[in-house]
Amino acid sequence: MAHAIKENRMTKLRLYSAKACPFAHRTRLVLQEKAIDFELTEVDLQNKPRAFVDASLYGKVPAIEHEGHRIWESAIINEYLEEVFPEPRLLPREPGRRALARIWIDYANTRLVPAFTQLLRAETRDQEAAGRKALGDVLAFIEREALARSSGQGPYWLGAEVSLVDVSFYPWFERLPAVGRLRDFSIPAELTRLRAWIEAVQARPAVRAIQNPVEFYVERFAKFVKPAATTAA
Ligand SMILES: N[C@@H](CCC(=O)N[C@@H](CS)C(=O)NCC(=O)O)C(=O)O
Repeated sequence: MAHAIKENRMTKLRLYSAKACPFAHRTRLVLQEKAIDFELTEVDLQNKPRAFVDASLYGKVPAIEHEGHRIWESAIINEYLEEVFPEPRLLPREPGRRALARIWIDYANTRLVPAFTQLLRAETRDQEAAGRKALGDVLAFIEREALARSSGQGPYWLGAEVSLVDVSFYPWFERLPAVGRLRDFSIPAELTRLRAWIEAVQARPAVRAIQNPVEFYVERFAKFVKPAATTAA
């Protein structure tokens, strides 16, 4: 069901974002899922505007301004949006399940993102192999410990309902085919639940509305990804 645009707040929320940034993508997805009206400032990260530097203490996207608050860090922004715009709900009601959701969001930040970056930024063949192994291990862990356990309860990370967990992981999976092309990596065929999860998330109108094609990411990554040299540096 489409949700009415919520404009009853005094000032429109402002989002500082960058199209290629997976962290900003997380917040775009929450705004989309909750149909929150907002003004978008697309930030050139090589030439950051003053208003953005004032809004984000770390100088990183995403950052938001809302009702006199300046908030940065994607996971924190998303929880703020969940509290201020509670419908539709993106965190479970029950405290134990909410804790589990936060554990997985932390896993995305502390395990998936570093493994993904390790592979993307590899400079030697050895580093590339280590990156492939690290990312493969993370994906196998997700299949085994998250998706296999909620399987049968629904297509999403926590089961029947889409949540901040799906939103926190998905941006890296939208970019994975591009990394695959540049780094010869693909999701192993036996990770069937992971593949089904990606399909389920990608079928959501909120996700499709702001999806970028694989070529967009290949072009962006190719600017800084160096082909791995044959021998270790
Ligand atoms: N932990 C941050 C990471 C945000 C982040 O790394 N953003 C990058 C773009 S993807 C950025 O703004 N980099 C600019 C810079 O570091 O100068 C979050 O979750 O929001």
